[in-house]
Amino acid sequence: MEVTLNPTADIIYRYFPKLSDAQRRQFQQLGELYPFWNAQINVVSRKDIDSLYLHHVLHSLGIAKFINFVPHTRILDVGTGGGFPGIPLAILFPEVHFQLVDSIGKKIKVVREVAAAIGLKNVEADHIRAEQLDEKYDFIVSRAVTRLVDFYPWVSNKLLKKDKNAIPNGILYLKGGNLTEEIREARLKAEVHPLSAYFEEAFFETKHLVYIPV
Ligand SMILES: C[S@@+](CC[C@H](N)C(=O)[O-])C[C@H]1O[C@@H](n2cnc3c(N)ncnc32)[C@H](O)[C@@H]1O
Repeated sequence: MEVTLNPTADIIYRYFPKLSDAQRRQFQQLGELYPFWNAQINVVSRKDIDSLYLHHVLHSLGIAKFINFVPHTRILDVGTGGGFPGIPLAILFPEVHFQLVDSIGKKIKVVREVAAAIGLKNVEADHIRAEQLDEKYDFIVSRAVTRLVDFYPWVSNKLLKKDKNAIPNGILYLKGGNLTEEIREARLKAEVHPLSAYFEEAFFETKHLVYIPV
């Protein structure tokens, strides 16, 4: 299946101009790999695949506009699907370790194939439910998995490091919908950051990053 991507990877370079040649190559490769794999295993809505760079890659990188992950930190991506936001973030932060998990095995197959094809050494992908994890992470990232009231108990106290001397740890959740209501319902102390502050495309007008510090 031939897919013409619009916009192209250039939109990533516009907002992240300091990428190395290797990183640019990796972002470029996503534009062939995702349409190829998505035709076999649905990880991105089929009608959305031609907006891969804007709706999925750049959206995932909204987290990187908000926070700069320090080398050697450990990040967990819960419900990564085909690798969002984990894969774009792993390209951007090659010295940070990313564990990407999903409860559907065939989606994890796509993540592994894409990570291997672009030579990502800092990504581990596991077919496991979030509730079954028992390691500790500096940050948990996630996009569009479920309501915060359901999501938060899977991850909060159990999976996040609590080191008072370290940089603040927490959850970084890319989410649409009525966030005020969701945050109230989950009884969370959360900050909501509009992604339109970082990106000028109309797509981001309704997109937010929820930061829940621990
Ligand atoms: C709407 S998709 C979003 C996928 C990806 N984060 C993205 O933005 O493209 C939600 C994903 O969460 C996964 N998921 C749902 N509940 C989960 C759980 N308890 N543990 C791990 N993954 C889960 C689903 O299998 C699905 O792939």
